[in-house]
Amino acid sequence: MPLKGASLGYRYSKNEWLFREKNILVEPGEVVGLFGPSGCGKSTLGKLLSGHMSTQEGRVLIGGRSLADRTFNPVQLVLQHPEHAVNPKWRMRSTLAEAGEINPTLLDELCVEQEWLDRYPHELSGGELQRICIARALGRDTRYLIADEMTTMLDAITQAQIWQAVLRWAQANQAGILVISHDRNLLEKICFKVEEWTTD
Ligand SMILES: Nc1ncnc2c1ncn2[C@@H]1O[C@H](COP(=O)(O)OP(=O)(O)OP(=O)(O)O)[C@@H](O)[C@H]1O
Repeated sequence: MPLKGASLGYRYSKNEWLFREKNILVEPGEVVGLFGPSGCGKSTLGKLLSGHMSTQEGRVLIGGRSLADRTFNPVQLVLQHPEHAVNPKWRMRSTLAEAGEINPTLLDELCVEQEWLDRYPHELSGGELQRICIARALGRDTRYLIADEMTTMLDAITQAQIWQAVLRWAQANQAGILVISHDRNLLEKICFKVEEWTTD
């Protein structure tokens, strides 16, 4: 069941079209990079593919069916700033529970300490919070991850640790990943192929 963005077009209010006729394909188990100049629309595309924003032109399909036809969202989006993605009034255990049952091995591989789960978001570092957001995104029903500058704010060791765990999860579950990043080294290291965003 590939994730397909077909002939996508998007414009913010009455602005010019940011892009039109944009196509993207991620196959199960595939890691695809997306590289392009700042402001070209990569994050917007990520939000369309994950159903965080509605399409204006074109369609997002998984195995030929639209995201809206499903009871769960199999395409999870993780952004750069985890503090915007969690409820500040919830302890991490409740945040994590949003994804249903989480595989304890995954938490171990992401180096999430049990003690963090009793804390509130402001009691964790950005990197610790991001690991929990990633664990939440990799729930049982997730088929695709859109990683939009997901590890940009982290040090090199943490970044490597996280990607190792995420790539292992993807391989074990035959899940696909779209990696949006300005870090060409990272993309070349982890992706099967890198799509260059071209403004036609
Ligand atoms: N909510 C919004 N309202 C109006 N314009 C927006 C909105 N969100 C983004 N934009 C504009 O749309 C364009 C594309 O933004 P987007 O975040 O998708 O680009 P990007 O390629 O991910 O950029 P970067 O690499 O800098 O993160 C930018 O010019 C941005 O200013």
